[in-house]
Amino acid sequence: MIEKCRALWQVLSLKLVLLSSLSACTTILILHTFTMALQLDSSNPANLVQGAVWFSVAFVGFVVVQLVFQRSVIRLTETTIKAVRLDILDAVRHARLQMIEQFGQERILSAIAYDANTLSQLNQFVALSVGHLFTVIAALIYMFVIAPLGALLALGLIALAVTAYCLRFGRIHQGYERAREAEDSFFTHLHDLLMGIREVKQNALRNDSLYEEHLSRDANAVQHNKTMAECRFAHNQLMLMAALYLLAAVAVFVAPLWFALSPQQSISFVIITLFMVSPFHSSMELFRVLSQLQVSQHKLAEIKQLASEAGEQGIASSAVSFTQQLTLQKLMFEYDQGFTVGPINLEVNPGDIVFISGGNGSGKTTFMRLLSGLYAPQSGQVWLDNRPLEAAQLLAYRQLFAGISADSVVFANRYGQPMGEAQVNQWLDKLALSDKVQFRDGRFTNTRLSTGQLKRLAMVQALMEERPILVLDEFAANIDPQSRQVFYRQWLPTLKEMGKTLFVITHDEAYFDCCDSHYLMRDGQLHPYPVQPLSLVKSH
Ligand SMILES: Nc1ncnc2c1ncn2[C@@H]1O[C@H](COP(=O)(O)OP(=O)(O)OP(=O)(O)O)[C@@H](O)[C@H]1O
Repeated sequence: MIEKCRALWQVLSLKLVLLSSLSACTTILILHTFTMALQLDSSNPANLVQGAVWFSVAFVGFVVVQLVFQRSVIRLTETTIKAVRLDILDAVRHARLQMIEQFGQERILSAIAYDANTLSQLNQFVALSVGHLFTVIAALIYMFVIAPLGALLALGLIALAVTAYCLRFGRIHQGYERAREAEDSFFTHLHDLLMGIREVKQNALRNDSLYEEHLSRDANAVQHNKTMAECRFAHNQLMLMAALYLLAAVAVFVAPLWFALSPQQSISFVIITLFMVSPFHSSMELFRVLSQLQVSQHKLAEIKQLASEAGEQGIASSAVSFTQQLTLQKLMFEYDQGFTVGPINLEVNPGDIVFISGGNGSGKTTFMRLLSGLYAPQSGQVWLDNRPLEAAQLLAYRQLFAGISADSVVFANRYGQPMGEAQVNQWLDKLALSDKVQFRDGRFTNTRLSTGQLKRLAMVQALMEERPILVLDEFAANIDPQSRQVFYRQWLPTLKEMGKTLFVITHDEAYFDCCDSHYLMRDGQLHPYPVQPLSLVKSH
């Protein structure tokens, strides 16, 4: 219950609570004008005028308060969804790469697509239900004034019904929790379907298994658990409404036998009781809504924690310079699963071309991520121009690098990259892409290209970043022999002439002569590799 109150407090504002109470007061005032009018002598016009004036005041107050209340609720709903989405995305962009890899894209997607929506819609319900709860409380107080004995009876019955409600509620909450877990699993398989759509379409067995054994199973689990929870909830609601109707029946059919209520009291009591049915029904929605809120808040809290525990400190614009030397000293990184890269010792000068070779799984990509600051080292030291790099400078250090890997994404949008439009188009021309794609209004006009063309476009994108160091992870794989030769014999020397420092993962023995230094990665350790000086590189 404490958890539920906390969840409630997180989504309600003082303004909404005040508006809910005001709304309840105006509603009760309207009720009061009716019950009073029924008890006064209706043949006296003065009574009717007085009653009508009170009703008008209460009615105008009700309409004004409702208008403000509804607007506030709508604003709260829309503000919440925006804030929750942006909060998640901000947490994700600041979390460490390794944490995001472990957490999984699909869980992030389900939080944005499901929990943020749920939370915002439920906020609206919570605000409305709290408004109705206030109305019920005000009606009960009013009932105590009009017919204290009947009010006591009503309170007893309501207490009984609410207790029974709470006792059954554990199962309902469990249903929502299970449905949410199934939703996570559904998003995992949806992610597989969308990311691997070619592999899925290619293979009928995989296609059927993914759909029938996983996606359908998850969808069924969501449906089953939600239906179960909603049905139990609907039974509870029915129980409550039945209790209130029984109460009215007692007032009409039983109380007169005991002379417990006068006829006027009976009429007022029945009016108030029937009036309470709808707000009471709606206020009990709070239980259901809070239960779902808790489940979604819990999921969102996991993502927020991801960022707070593993959030990156530092300012991207803080100054780090690489004009003389980049030195890695005993740099180490280890995955939780146990693979270790390092200790790495390396010295590189601006304009160097460094080749890295090595077998599959030897740690080349991991090393490149460590080198370019995407992974934070667990120990060791990076030196830039003979100055030690501090942990808070990691983000700024990362801005020295631009990278291309096998799974690089080429964005159509420039997303803040500084290079001017004319220069980007010159690069497209130099890389023989200008007949396929141009750069206009901050966007590439086309990104639907062949694998080799996309690689060249990825190179343009990396150059647009205007970074001093380029990290190329098997760039020359999947490109034709002629383009490969152009890459090694023309592009690399050109980039070197431009002052770029290049780290290139390569298996192309025919071009092993195109570098200043060459290393072999084996079991996470970097070893020198025999290498020829760049002066011997033939130019074509
Ligand atoms: N995100 C990760 N989490 C945990 N372990 C990982 C992760 N990425 C890679 N590894 C492990 O680290 C080891 C080195 O992988 P890495 O990708 O660095 O090798 P590689 O030399 O680039 O291989 P390849 O030539 O096949 O691309 C592998 O054993 C792999 O299982």
